[in-house]
Formats: sequence, structure tokens, C-alpha cells
Amino acid sequence: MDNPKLKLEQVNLFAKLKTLKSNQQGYPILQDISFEVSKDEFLAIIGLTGAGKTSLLRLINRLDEPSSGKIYLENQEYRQIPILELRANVTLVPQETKLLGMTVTEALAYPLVLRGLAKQTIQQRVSYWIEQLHIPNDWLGKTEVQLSAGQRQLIAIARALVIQPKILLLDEPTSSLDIGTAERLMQVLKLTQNHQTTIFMVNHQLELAQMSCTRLLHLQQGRLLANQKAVEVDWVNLRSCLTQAQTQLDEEWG
Ligand SMILES: Nc1ncnc2c1ncn2[C@@H]1O[C@H](COP(=O)(O)OP(=O)(O)OP(=O)(O)O)[C@@H](O)[C@H]1O
Repeated sequence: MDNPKLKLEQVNLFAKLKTLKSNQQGYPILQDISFEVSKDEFLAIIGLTGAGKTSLLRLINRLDEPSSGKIYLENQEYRQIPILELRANVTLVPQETKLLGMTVTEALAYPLVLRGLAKQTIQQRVSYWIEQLHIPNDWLGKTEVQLSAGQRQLIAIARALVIQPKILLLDEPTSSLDIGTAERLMQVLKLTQNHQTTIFMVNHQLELAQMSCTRLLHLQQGRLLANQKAVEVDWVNLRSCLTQAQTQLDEEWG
């Protein structure tokens, strides 16, 4: 790939445990992860519980540093990029988010106010994403305590979309959404390719990944088992392999 948007090169992540002596290494969380992503991809990250999906998102958001290996954003090594600049371009929506006591409208505008955008641009951008995500008017004046878990989740995603970041990291974005809202969200996320946003989405619902993503990263016990174009994935076989592996894991854990 000539100009990858994001590149991981032999990335390893070992657990940092307080009980370890300085010369000891923790157990591996991610091992030998290498891949490149072009600018308008929508990637689904799948794998069983504990496979390392959230850990991979945290590395890409630089909440954790690789124990070894390198990450590049548009050919610039992560450690060369000032952290505020990196976070302005790489946005993570974790599973649990807070709206910091703001109303929905304020929360959506806030990241753009921080970026110093003109008031009119902020209003236009916020209105655009409210419309795209079909966010009803009667949510706009509410604060997070007045919203359901699914409503909060959708607002957290909208708040990331208004930024139109270079990289958007979504950790199980549909876990609290009904299927209709989840499917609409997938359609909207596909459109973000027009905004030059590359998306990484951790999702246990394979059918949502199948309908939206362009590429699949399959993690297994911290290793990248597969990196495939979505059109080349055998989804039926993948679904049955994952179900079988999860059953086996559940039995081992008793
Ligand atoms: N801060 C940490 N310190 C030590 N070990 C950790 C830490 N965070 C995660 N792990 C371990 O790393 C492995 C991967 O965890 P991770 O949360 O990335 O998995 P996941 O694929 O996102 O799982 P799930 O689908 O259950 O959310 C697990 O074995 C977990 O126990």
C-alpha cells in the first residue's frame, strides 16, 4: 500500500502487572500484530471474549503503548505525534461514555467548540449528524440521566461523528441498541467514508459487520488470525466457527 492511513508493524502488548519485577514480562495480550489500512475502510474487529479487541483499540487511541513494534498514522510514527494532535485525529467511543452533565445539543457541539470552529459551522455540523442518525428533537434538551443506555450510546457515537476524525474507533457501538437503530447506524457509518473517516468497529453481531464493513480483522488469543476483505469472507463458516469456539471456551471456564 503506497500511503496507508494507519499501519501497525509487529506490535506486541504485554500485561503490565504491579506484582512483576522490572526484568519480568507480563503475559501477552497482543502478539505480532501487523496490518495496513487505506483511507476509506470500515473495519470490523471480531474475536471471542478476551481475544484482545478492546486492547487493540486502546493502542490505536494511544491509551496504551505497544511493548514493542510501531504504529504509524499517515506514515508518521505515533510517538512523534503530540498526544493532543493524535487524539484530535483518532477518536475512541468506549463501551461506557459520559456526557459530562451537558444536554445532548451541548454535548454534540462541545468537541467542535474545543476545536475553535465558527458557531455557524458547529450548528450546521451538529444538525447534519442529528438528521443522519434520526435523533428525535425531544432528546436534545435532555442530560444523560434522562436518557436510556441505548440513547446515550447513540449520542456518544454522534458526538464522535461530528468531529469527522481521521480514525474512529467504536467499541461495541450497538450493544445497547435495538436492531432497527443498529442497522440504521451501520448505514450512516458507511456514509462516513465520504468524510474520509476510517472506522474500526468491535462488534459481536456478525450480521452487522457483514452488512457494513469493507474488511475484517479476526483476533484469536491476541493474534491476528485473519485480515480479509469483507467480500472474501465466508460468513456462514465464520459464524459457525465462532459459535463452536465460544461453546468450547464456556465449557473450559465451567
Ligand atoms: N489492563 C490490563 N492488565 C492486564 N491484563 C489485561 C488488561 N486489559 C486487558 N487485559 C487482558 O487482555 C486480554 C484481552 O482483553 P480485551 O479486553 O482486549 O479483550 P476483548 O477481545 O475486548 O474482550 P471482550 O469481547 O470480552 O470485551 C484479556 O485476557 C484480559 O484479561
